[in-house]
Amino acid sequence: MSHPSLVTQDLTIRFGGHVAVNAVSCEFRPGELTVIVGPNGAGKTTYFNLISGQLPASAGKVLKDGVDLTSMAPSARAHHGIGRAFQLTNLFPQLTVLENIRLAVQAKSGDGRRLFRPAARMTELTAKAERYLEATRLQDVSHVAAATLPHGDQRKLEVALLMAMEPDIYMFDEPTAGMSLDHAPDVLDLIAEIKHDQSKTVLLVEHKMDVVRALADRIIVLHNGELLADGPPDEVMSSQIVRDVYLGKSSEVA
Ligand SMILES: Nc1ncnc2c1ncn2[C@@H]1O[C@H](COP(=O)(O)OP(=O)(O)OP(=O)(O)O)[C@@H](O)[C@H]1O
Repeated sequence: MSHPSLVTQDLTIRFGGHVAVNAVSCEFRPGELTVIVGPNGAGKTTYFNLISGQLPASAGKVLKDGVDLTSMAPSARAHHGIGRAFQLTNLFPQLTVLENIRLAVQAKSGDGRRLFRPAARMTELTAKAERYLEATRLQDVSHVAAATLPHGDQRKLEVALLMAMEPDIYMFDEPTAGMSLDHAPDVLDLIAEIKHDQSKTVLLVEHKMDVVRALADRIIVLHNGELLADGPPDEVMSSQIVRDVYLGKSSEVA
């Protein structure tokens, strides 16, 4: 078994007297897609926020390849390979899809974000950007302004920008939320492709059980901020304790 790329150790956050994430210890490995499930308010998004740095931990640690990220800002964590889809505040709405991806490629390559570069360098960056454009099946809208994209394509652009950052850890929080049925499979295919890259670790928060079944190598269940179960999908979803937590929603997990 490969070494864990991401580890949370007793990760905890308290909001006043409320413990939203309570001493969650978990290891995540390259080549593995873990889906985080749990009822509303279980602490899933908060756990993500603690990993990506949007929220400071009250206790515990976040380690990436053994490096302690716990006190780092989100941007520093991104530099260490933590990639979260919604971190993409770097979108330029008036620029085209291709220009946005190229700027993300430039930013990653250390070239900064200036639009104008020597021609040869531009060609190289554009070629790379076009690869992400193709990977995310956005070729048809490559010259469309990002702001005017339909919702489904915007979500794909988020994935393209995330890929351009070349993170080791991909974090998706309900990636198909609000998407039409015809767009959702594209995004799920993309996530499946990322997971097939054995060097990447994928974490996914998801409510839709068909998505969970299609993608999960492993499921962890959070409940009241605590890690309730962790294991292979069939084992976790058929366990009595998980069924009890979802009581009243048993058809979803069945
Ligand atoms: N900034 C905050 N201040 C106070 N309480 C918070 C804050 N963020 C989250 N919480 C609380 O922490 C708990 C966990 O919330 P969280 O959003 O992580 O749950 P979730 O499992 O992602 O739920 P959902 O599936 O509904 O998105 C909730 O009780 C929520 O009200």
